[in-house]
Amino acid sequence: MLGWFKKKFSKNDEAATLKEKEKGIVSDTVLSSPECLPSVTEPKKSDSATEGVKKEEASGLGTMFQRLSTRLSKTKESLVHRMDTLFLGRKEIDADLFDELEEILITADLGINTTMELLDDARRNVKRNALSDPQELKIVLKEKLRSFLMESDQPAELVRPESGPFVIMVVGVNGVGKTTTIGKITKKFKQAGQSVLLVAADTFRAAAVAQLKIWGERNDVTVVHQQEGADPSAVAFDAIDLAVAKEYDVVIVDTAGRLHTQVNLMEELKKIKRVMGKRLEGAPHEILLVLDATTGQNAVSQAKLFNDAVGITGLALTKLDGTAKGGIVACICRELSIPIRFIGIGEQIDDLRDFNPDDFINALFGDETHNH
Ligand SMILES: Nc1nc2c(ncn2[C@@H]2O[C@H](COP(=O)(O)OP(=O)(O)OP(=O)(O)O)[C@@H](O)[C@H]2O)c(=O)[nH]1
Repeated sequence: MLGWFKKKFSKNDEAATLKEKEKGIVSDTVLSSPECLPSVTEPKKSDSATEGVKKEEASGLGTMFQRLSTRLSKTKESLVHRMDTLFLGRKEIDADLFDELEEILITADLGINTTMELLDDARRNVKRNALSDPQELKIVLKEKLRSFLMESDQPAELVRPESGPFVIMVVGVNGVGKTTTIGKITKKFKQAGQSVLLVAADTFRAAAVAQLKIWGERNDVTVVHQQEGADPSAVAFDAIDLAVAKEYDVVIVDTAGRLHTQVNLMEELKKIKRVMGKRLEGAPHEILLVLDATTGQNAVSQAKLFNDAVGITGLALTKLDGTAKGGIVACICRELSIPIRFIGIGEQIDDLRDFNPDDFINALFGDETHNH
């Protein structure tokens, strides 16, 4: 389990607020050169982002578990409800049943390899235990899926550096939800009493900076940015300077998702990583890849690509609320040895969960009894 916010970063809210106040307005003294001035945007507050969740709570879908379950309904439909329909009225487990199961699992985007392993394991289990009731088969499949998810549920190993801020570099292709995820993570850190500095290292598109500023305002945190076309590594370097000088707890760096070519993009990300490491030993402490669950198997290819280039330490899987392809979670856990830190289950600020295999499986299979 992740536990960034509970274990490593938990701090008294009041003390953190005081620290933020002491920092005051960020001064220009740390700026490196006048023609390349990083700007800092101090936020205005907005609470509209939590309205969706409040409405949901008011409508009786209140608990965290119920909300997760509701948001996963498309995958539930494509995977679990289809399985239920298949098993309904069947008296025995035969080859036909396995064929139909295979189609269901592949449609829910578990991928060929994961599907085959799951079914092979189920066949062995049926034989070994002489299972005949399709309902027993459902339990076998559910537990094997859970074991896939548990495999990648490694400890986060995110220990605060001895000194200086904890630096997270966020990467991923355009539109996967990087900026939104940064906004949601920022809220979690703030709630844990941490001061956060956001860094707009996507200087390729002015809109990207504007969007990060909006999330900065929502969270009442400072955003460092420079003019369009500035060197992203320089932005990141200066931001770390600022964070060290002002004793920020956490720095979150937003990067570009698209450049002229893929090679350019990967080279730029490598440079940002290298430059930050030069300024602060050990930084970035986390390279978080954001993946869009609605892209299914494509997400796995993206993960391999980014991992080869910069070495990914954690994943955030977004838009699980909008897809029937949630089986991709099992595929990712089985095929990549990179832990899923977060899942995104909506567009609002509170729609990000620490990834918990048990919660995920229980929400999908509609089993509340195992929960909390
Ligand atoms: N339904 C849903 N939508 C999401 C989720 N996360 C992000 N989005 C939406 O996805 C869209 C793209 O999100 P961004 O945060 O702009 O993505 P990005 O990767 O920063 O994109 P660029 O800035 O274009 O590189 C927005 O409309 C978000 O509201 C999620 O978990 N669920």
